[in-house]
Amino acid sequence: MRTMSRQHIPVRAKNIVLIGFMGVGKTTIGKLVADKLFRDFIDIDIEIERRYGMTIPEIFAQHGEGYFREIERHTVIDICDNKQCNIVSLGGGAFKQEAIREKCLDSCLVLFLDLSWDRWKERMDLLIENRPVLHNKSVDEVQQIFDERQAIYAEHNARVTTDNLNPEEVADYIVEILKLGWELHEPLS
Ligand SMILES: Nc1ncnc2c1ncn2[C@@H]1O[C@H](COP(=O)(O)OP(=O)(O)O)[C@@H](O)[C@H]1O
Ligand SMILES: O=C(O)C1=C[C@@H](OP(=O)(O)O)[C@@H](O)[C@H](O)C1
Ligand SMILES: [Mg+2]
Repeated sequence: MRTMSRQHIPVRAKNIVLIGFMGVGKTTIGKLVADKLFRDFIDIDIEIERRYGMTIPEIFAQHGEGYFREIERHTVIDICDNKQCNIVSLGGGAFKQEAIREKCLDSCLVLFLDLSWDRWKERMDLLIENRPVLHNKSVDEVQQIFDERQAIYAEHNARVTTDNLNPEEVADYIVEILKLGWELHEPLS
């Protein structure tokens, strides 16, 4: 049960935050949604790489996962506190941190991009190189992480099933549900 009070931000001004497992399409789809809504796009991993001058694999290799999680937390909280109306794609592990979950759920609209394990597995070879969390893991070990991670994505404002949809179709669907939600909350006069 969350104890912090929700911030009063008009629903249309809230950042839209995309969560979900590595490789479900948060970065690809977030950019498309931002373009369709004429909003700015922030990918937290790209933002970290820009701010710290290193790639994500370099940060993991030189400083370890603990340091990455710390700067990930600072970056997400800073964006939530200082930006509005943006489309923000998180890294797949960000929601492991309670402080990130609390901040996003209090101040943003959180959309969970869901993909079944069977569809995800077909994409695995594409993903491994740039995702240190997947390095030196068997398929069974990755499936265990995939299963464990589902619990951290359970808190969200809306779930979007992406199986059998291409990124463009997922982005169109998200734009539709956002517009519907905005109209329901704040009808246009
Ligand atoms: N709906 C989709 N269908 C097929 N491939 C996709 C889809 N969404 C993303 N991809 C592909 O999966 C890979 C990972 O996408 P990415 O946006 O980086 O995911 P994430 O940010 O969630 O890790 C990319 O090669 C991307 O083109
Ligand atoms: O799930 C994770 O622990 C991670 C996901 C990655 O982002 P994507 O979900 O965009 O691949 C990136 O933040 C880092 O490699 C760690
Ligand atoms: Mg990404």
